[in-house]
Amino acid sequence: MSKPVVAIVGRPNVGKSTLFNALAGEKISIVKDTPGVTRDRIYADVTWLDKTFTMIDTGGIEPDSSDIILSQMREQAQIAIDTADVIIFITDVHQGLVDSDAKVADMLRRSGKPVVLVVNKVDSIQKFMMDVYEFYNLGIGEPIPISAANRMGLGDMLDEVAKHFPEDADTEEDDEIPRIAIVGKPNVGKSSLVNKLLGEDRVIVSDIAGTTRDAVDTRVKWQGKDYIFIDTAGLRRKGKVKEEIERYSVIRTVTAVERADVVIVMIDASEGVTEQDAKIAGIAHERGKGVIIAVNKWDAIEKNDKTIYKHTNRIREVLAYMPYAELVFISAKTGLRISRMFETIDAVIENQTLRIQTGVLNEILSEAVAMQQPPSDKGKRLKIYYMTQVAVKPPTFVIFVNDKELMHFSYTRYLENKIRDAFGFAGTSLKFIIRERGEKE
Ligand SMILES: Nc1nc2c(ncn2[C@@H]2O[C@H](COP(=O)(O)OP(=O)(O)OP(=O)(O)O)[C@@H](O)[C@H]2O)c(=O)[nH]1
Ligand SMILES: Nc1nc2c(ncn2[C@@H]2O[C@H](COP(=O)(O)OP(=O)(O)OP(=O)(O)O)[C@@H](O)[C@H]2O)c(=O)[nH]1
Repeated sequence: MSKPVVAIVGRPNVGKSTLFNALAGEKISIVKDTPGVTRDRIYADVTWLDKTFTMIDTGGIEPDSSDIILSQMREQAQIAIDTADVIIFITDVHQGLVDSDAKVADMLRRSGKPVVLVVNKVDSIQKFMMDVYEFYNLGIGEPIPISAANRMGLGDMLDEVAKHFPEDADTEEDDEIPRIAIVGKPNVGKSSLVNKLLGEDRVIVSDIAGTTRDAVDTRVKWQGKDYIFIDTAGLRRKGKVKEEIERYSVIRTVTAVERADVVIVMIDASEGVTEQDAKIAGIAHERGKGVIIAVNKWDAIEKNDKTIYKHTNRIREVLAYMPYAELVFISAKTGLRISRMFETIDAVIENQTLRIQTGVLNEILSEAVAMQQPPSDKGKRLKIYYMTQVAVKPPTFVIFVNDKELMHFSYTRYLENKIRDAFGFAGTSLKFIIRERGEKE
């Protein structure tokens, strides 16, 4: 299920980072098993009551002359308009209503995107409420007073944000059509791939109306079936500092990946797999999407009978956290193995939505447990009662045990391998939730 994207926009020093941290809580500092994925605060998942969304921070602004602040705010707001479902526009009751706030508010209003106006640093309602009313003048709705530092008003704010989430996106008509995001570092061949998909005569294209996001959605027909490709090419924005470009490209990758069922991570064969590739692939991995690694420009390198193995080994090594990822060697230029890619997409989608019956699962479980005893600690042995699949996209399994503490990562992985031996699940990550029996479902 694709999570809504919420972006935070505001002047320097109004408290964007404070709000971001208050909402992301400790989740963001959790060390994940994905090496190379930067833990800086560009994006985080937030859960509010029964809703989960992806929050993005469109970036810091260097407090400089007011001209520069305004142009950077516009840039930030544009990123938010391009990528977010809901925009939180944050202002500061101490600074009061500033001219650049009004200009950015105009821009946001014209975009038609839902905007939630919040006024931060309202540490005392009695003291500041009169000042909050001033922000009505922005013409983007009712200002919601919060104090990010004291975590006050955040519930009201999130209620307002959640009102704008698309209603159960999964029931939308074209939600049956698989969405495939094409991601990868600059120059790897993303646009060339999309062009190739369009250029082939078996492909019929139509632009999708109402696509408001920055990433370009392209509908393609192949062997009678529809696919929607989400293209993130052209990430570079000229004249910007390196950090900003990187932030922007991470935001676009995250939001494109979020909307996709399957992610094609493109790697340049002529350069080999790099750390940057690992970071990009890590975003797809973290979000539980189907992953196909497309090693592009295969036409451009010299090959002998060992080349493909060398590349495969190197990629498996650098992307060791996603051994399940499918690997296809392609050329966006010549069209080499493009049809193979469609077949792989179909297979990955099938695997992402595969449901295994509890009975079958537990046969595998008892065999696995018989072959390798579960770990024990201080005389207490892990008991595994049963396992059941609770979700798809990615396939998610709950394992009921006597004591969570005893469940080692390595034993979970052992069980994962057994499940993969039986059902494959190629191209998709599997998620495991360990519960103690007696806990609520
Ligand atoms: N009194 C008060 N101060 C706050 C509140 N929230 C944030 N601040 C303070 O405001 C200052 C700026 O907060 P940041 O979160 O860094 O602001 P920012 O918008 O991320 O700033 P930039 O990175 O410059 O864009 C810090 O000194 C915070 O402690 C609040 O609710 N009340
Ligand atoms: N030899 C060869 N060159 C390719 C292939 N695919 C792309 N290229 C070349 O690589 C360069 C970059 O291709 P693009 O498709 O623009 O790359 P991109 O990933 O969309 O780049 P950004 O827009 O910067 O993100 C172009 O010069 C392409 O002609 C391929 O399969 N083989």
